[in-house]
Amino acid sequence: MGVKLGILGLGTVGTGTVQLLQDGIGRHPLLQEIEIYKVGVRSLDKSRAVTLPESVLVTDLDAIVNDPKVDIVVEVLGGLEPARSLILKAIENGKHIVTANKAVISRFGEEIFTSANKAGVYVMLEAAVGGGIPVIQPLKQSLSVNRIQSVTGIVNGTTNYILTRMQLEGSNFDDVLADAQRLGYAEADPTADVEGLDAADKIAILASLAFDGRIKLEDVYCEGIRQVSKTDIAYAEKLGFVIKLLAIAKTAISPSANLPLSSTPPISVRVHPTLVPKTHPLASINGVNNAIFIEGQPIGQVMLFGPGAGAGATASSVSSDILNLVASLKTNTALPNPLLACRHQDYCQITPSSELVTRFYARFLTLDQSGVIGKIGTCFGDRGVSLESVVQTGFQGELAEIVVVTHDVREGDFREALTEIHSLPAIDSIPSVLRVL
Ligand SMILES: NC(=O)C1=CN([C@@H]2O[C@H](COP(=O)(O)OP(=O)(O)OC[C@H]3O[C@@H](n4cnc5c(N)ncnc54)[C@H](OP(=O)(O)O)[C@@H]3O)[C@@H](O)[C@H]2O)C=CC1
Ligand SMILES: N[C@@H](CC=O)C(=O)O
Ligand code: NA
Repeated sequence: MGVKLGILGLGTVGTGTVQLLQDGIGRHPLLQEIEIYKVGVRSLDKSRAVTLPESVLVTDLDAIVNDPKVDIVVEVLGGLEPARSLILKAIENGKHIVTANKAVISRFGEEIFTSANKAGVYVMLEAAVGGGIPVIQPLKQSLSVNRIQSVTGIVNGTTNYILTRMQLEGSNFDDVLADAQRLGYAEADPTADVEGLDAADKIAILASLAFDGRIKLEDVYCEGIRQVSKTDIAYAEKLGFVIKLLAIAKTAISPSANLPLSSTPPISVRVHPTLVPKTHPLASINGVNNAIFIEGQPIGQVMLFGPGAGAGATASSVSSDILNLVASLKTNTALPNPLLACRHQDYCQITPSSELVTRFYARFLTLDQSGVIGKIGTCFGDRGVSLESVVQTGFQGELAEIVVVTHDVREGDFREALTEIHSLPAIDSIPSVLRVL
């Protein structure tokens, strides 16, 4: 008998998934075991890119998650509600879940995984991070014997697409965002993409898998790309960098440190526009592509790269999760597979942002007076902030423009120096402060 799917949502990802499942030739034979039993949508009147029997397309989503015939619920609605309640109801009814919804998982993961473990079902989420890139399964399985030191990702296709076009074409932010929406990369409300919130959801999920504990979303430091200007993109270029929105989860502890077995090291989890040296593998990830650069012991460095959004790519991840569940159902193992189930109990310990150690880039507009560079240098020097380069590159009207790149510094020391610099009479403004990888 076929495994019955109840798919919630037939938008970009739902449509891509149905198309893939309906076109099984040349793909894994287990796909033949799947029946698209019900698909829930908001409106029956919309024209659809896929053909489904009339009885399959419905608007009563509760009926799908309560239907005893449904084996697997595939949630590709997006948003928090009704997605969360439908997932919980489906779990309570003993159904396995496949979801692409990072927003729900990063906020309600504890509630969802606790009830899934209680009900003996799996919650699969490969599509939630990195779109088509396999990254959840590698962290849960192939890399799980490593002690992870850092996960650094370009995990939002929309912002990477925008930054790439701003850099390569000097395009305007709003025009490029409209293109990303038209191409189906951006969320229904693109604020989550642009403000870094989508990337924050994703790095919370990756950090949780890499560092083996739960993450509170409010512990993820988050800055979006709205303040990234063409001027900074051009300065970064001259200094040998490109600007990317990076999502970073990192421990300061050496992977070879002998930690007590029970303890997980404190980590920082953050999302911010970052100057990436052009020589770093992440610098060459352009357009809607995503990449996740992982450092661990003993493996060293691994980078997973591919399309981070879009119908087909995301459908690939959703369908592979479905296939994993079909395989599980077909082999009928009574015990939960520990490599598929969530086993987190505790929350990760988070390093306060003032204690972070990173490099910074800052741009100052100053009065055109002699000695200004020296005064800026003194403020940094007094706080032990060592500078890698200081350049006065030009003028904006009457004001001189000075750009500084630091060595690795404690963020708290850097911020204190900036406050003092800001109060100097020769300083007009500090239009941008960005971190450097
Ligand atoms: N787009 C992408 O590239 C990627 C998206 N994701 C995630 O996948 C999920 C789905 O995204 P996407 O496909 O882009 O979203 P869309 O907005 O394209 O599609 C949403 C679908 O859900 C249906 N829907 C939404 N709310 C309701 C409701 N209350 N009742 C009934 N039906 C509802 C809509 O119905 P109707 O068609 O009738 O309007 C639509 O079919 C999101 O969690 C997103 O973050 C993850 C990776 C990549
Ligand atoms: N809006 C997201 C879609 C995938 O998660 C993105 O742009 O990456
Ligand atoms: Na993925």
